[in-house]
Amino acid sequence: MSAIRFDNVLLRFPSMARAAVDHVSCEVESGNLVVILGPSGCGKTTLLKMVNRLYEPTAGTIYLGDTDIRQLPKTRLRQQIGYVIQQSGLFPHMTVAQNIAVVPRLLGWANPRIQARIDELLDLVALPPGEYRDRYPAQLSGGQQQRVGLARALAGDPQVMLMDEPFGAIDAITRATLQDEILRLQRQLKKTILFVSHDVEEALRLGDRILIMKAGQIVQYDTPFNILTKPTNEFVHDLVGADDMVRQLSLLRVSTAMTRLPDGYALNGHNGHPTIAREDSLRDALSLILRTGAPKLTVLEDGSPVGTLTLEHIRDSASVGARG
Ligand SMILES: Nc1ncnc2c1ncn2[C@@H]1O[C@H](COP(=O)(O)OP(=O)(O)OP(=O)(O)O)[C@@H](O)[C@H]1O
Repeated sequence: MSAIRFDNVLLRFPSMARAAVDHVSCEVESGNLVVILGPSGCGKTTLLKMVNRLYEPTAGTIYLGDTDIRQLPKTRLRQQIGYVIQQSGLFPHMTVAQNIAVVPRLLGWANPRIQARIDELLDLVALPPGEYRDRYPAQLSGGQQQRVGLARALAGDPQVMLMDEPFGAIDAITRATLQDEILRLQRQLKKTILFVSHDVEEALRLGDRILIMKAGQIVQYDTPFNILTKPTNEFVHDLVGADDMVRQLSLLRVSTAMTRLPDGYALNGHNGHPTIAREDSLRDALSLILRTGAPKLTVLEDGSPVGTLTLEHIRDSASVGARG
């Protein structure tokens, strides 16, 4: 079932000649992380801000589950949606703990529950509570501030998260670490996430699906695998650099190309095949196959076999998108 649905959504700012978001229709499945990708000014942030009603569409309807979001009071809607923005948006005069407690307090939770939640969330985002609880935002690095911003957005346990270039102002190394954390958290929490980015590699790495926009419209909405291997037009092809095979392999996760094992299917001792994690890249998989000479890899998720991967899988994914 879809968690968020855009039905013919249009937003025209009075000062603009064209619509900022132009007849967008799409569905985001529950538990999926969808990256909204596209050049500056294409309408990514505007689309996101309509979901928590920071902007109202000029026409069209947005549904959260089955509910038209206009039927929900804004405060209640926003309590159901976590929101993370680029500069963390933490309240500077509040400690880390107080920042995280904002939504639970609004929800009227009892104090012991709030305190336990703060510790739980700080552990979740890998900031030991003993060390970080009582610090002020100015006493944190940019990456740590984003982690607290994420913890704060998760505090009321919303099913939907909106993330607007959350790692945009973070250096490349910390950014990669935070991306890993998001993938880990997402495996654990299975939220529905809309994630704005203008970074192609981030989108390919994080997205279950990628929604590519240009001038307010959707150009392609598909899995990273299909975006790279079957770009709908030149714009998408050039945006994602679909010609570069080695790059493709290093950006695509094993899970995008593997054959899934049927549910409940037990592999006996991995059948002797070398193993690889589903989050690893196809490039890692290729080097493992070449190094070991194995015909097949067993793909693991949290230590359990979930799929198999062969050279053919990798060859298919690398060759479809390349032209000439
Ligand atoms: N409050 C506003 N009033 C008028 N025009 C706006 C407003 N907000 C955004 N726009 C315009 O709408 C268009 C889409 O803006 P938006 O911020 O959604 O783009 P974006 O894809 O998120 O860009 P970026 O990657 O640069 O953040 C732009 O042309 C922008 O100038």
